[in-house]
Amino acid sequence: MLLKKQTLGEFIIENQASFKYTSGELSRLINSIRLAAKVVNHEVNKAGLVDIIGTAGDTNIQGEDQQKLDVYANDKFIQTLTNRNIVCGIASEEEDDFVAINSQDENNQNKYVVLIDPLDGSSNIDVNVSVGTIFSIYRRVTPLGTPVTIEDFLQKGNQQVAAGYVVYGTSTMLVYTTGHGVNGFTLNPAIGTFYLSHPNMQFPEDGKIYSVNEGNYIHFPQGVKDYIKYCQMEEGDRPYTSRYIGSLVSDFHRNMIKGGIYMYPKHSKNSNGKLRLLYECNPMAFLAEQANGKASNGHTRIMDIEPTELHQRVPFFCGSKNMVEKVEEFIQKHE
Ligand SMILES: O=P(O)(O)OC[C@H]1O[C@](O)(COP(=O)(O)O)[C@@H](O)[C@@H]1O
Ligand SMILES: [Mg+2]
Ligand SMILES: [Mg+2]
Repeated sequence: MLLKKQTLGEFIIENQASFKYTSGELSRLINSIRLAAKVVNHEVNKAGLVDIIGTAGDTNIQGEDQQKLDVYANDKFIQTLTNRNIVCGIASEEEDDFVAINSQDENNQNKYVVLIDPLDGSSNIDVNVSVGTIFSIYRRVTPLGTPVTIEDFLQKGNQQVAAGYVVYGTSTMLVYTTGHGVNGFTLNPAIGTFYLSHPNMQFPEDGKIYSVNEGNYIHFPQGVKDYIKYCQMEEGDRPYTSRYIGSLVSDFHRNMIKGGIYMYPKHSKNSNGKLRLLYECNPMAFLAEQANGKASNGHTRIMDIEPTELHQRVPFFCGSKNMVEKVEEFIQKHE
């Protein structure tokens, strides 16, 4: 049965032709991400047994205490991509500034930059709740063989050539898009192979799940409060079910399969919310749209937002199309 399923490696080669700029470079890049994901997965699966849980003792540019697994995952992804000489630059949640990879070498013809959230859902690492990795890939905009600049990273989400995530949960899955739909691959840990288990993933247009940290409710804008009340009302197919794992990747993944909306609004303590535009919201927005879903900041399509800083945050509403449009309606009534 398993041997009938297509492996990720086979899928990448088979779909290489469908990619506009096909040169094999993007395929090699996704293969490198696959390898780094397996290395990190191996460590995540034995968190608690080895000295990989708890804080690493440093604070990242977000002002968050870095977890040991944040640092480990960051190192493994950067090392894997650097060693394979497959990108010209990397930006990460755990790095203050972007990392140029041999880009000053005029022979460096690598045309892609990668932006990553190496470990998403850090607050769940120590409590054995699923976490993830998020990645976003762009073609550089500055000339090949010249040093990458911030311009290469501050591109609108609608310029992404690929995006995806890995979820380290009850099973480990890699889910990604190159602009031709969204496909999910499950890792068979016994043989270390990802198999196509979820072809052509689609958000149901409507859902019955809402995911938001209601602990911040009193600080939310009135429109968001009204939408949460709307979700809880005994009317029609409501009330909806509240589900919040606290790992964006896992909440998104569940909502894509079952139908639902994930919300991280701005609130009086965080005027732009918490999530980072470049390596959390843009890649999830690309996946959502490729899976017939929607993603906005309550007003503007996430992928049309002009980035101004590497670590900027934006309010984020993402999931089943009709649910995102409904919350936008409530928000825009008040703003
Ligand atoms: O604890 P809060 O404020 O609800 O935030 C949870 C959100 O923050 C995040 O953990 C942020 O991501 P990181 O763990 O990568 O910093 C999301 O995965 C999650 O949805
Ligand atoms: Mg994150
Ligand atoms: Mg993170």
